[in-house]
Amino acid sequence: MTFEVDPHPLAQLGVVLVAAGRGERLGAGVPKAFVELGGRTLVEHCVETIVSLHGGGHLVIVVPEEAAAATLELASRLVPAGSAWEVAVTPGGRERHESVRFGVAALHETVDLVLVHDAARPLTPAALFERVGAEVRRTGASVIPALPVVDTLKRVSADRVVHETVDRAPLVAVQTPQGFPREQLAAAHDRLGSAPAGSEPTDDAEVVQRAGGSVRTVEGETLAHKLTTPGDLALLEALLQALLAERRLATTQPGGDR
Ligand SMILES: Nc1ccn([C@@H]2O[C@H](COP(=O)(O)OP(=O)(O)OP(=O)(O)O)[C@@H](O)[C@H]2O)c(=O)n1
Ligand SMILES: C[C@](O)(CO)[C@H](O)COP(=O)(O)O
Repeated sequence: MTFEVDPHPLAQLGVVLVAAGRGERLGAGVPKAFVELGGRTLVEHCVETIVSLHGGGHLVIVVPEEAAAATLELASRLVPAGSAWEVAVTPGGRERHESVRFGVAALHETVDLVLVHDAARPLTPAALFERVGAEVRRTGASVIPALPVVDTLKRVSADRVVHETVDRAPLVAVQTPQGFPREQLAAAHDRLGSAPAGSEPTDDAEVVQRAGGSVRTVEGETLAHKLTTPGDLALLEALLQALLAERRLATTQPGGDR
């Protein structure tokens, strides 16, 4: 009899949920992670999904300092009784990469696999967290979700004149959660330090690549759409209504989840 040995036995899951941004492009008057979608904040949507992941883990939510106490209370209420999830909250930094670094530092020492997720992607399904985590475990590499680019791409100048069409075949749009062996992610963020203004990395895959690491992709999800501008809010509301209708239908079907 032969046994398959997992070459990368990353066992202890940690999730860093970054929610400390100001949401300037949305302009809602409150930090974006605390905007409501269908009566619940973006942070609540994300926490609910994360604490539903099998096996449990350590969730660190990174928020503006003044929101820390309220967020911890809110999030703790969402952890089901008897769950193997533990929740903590830590203050964020001025840039996203700083918030991630603080979040990773706040994870329990035993955590060896980290998923970094934007609170700004509130409808991201649990299946995407599982897919990214499974690929990190399978390969021992850093893994990000990606979707093909569907629009024709043009390079334009500041005065809006089109210069050329860009080949989209090798391009993808990337999402979160992004998954990493903890050592690789922490070392890459330590090496980055405070990037000079204007050259800040916009995702963690770039932080890892700047440190010389390689990154793989898995299929992303339309539902992982990011709330960036007011138009995204309308789109996410519509997606949420469609999801809720689908769930209602599933519970009323014969043999459905009653
Ligand atoms: N200093 C920062 C900046 C961003 N984020 C988080 O990173 C995610 C993605 O960032 P983005 O969509 O750019 O959010 P904001 O920075 O809030 O938006 P804006 O750039 O429009 O101000 C969000 O969940 C945001 O809360 C963070 O934790 N800390
Ligand atoms: C991390 C991210 O969501 C991946 O697409 C994205 O890079 C965040 O970028 P933003 O410009 O800070 O919104």
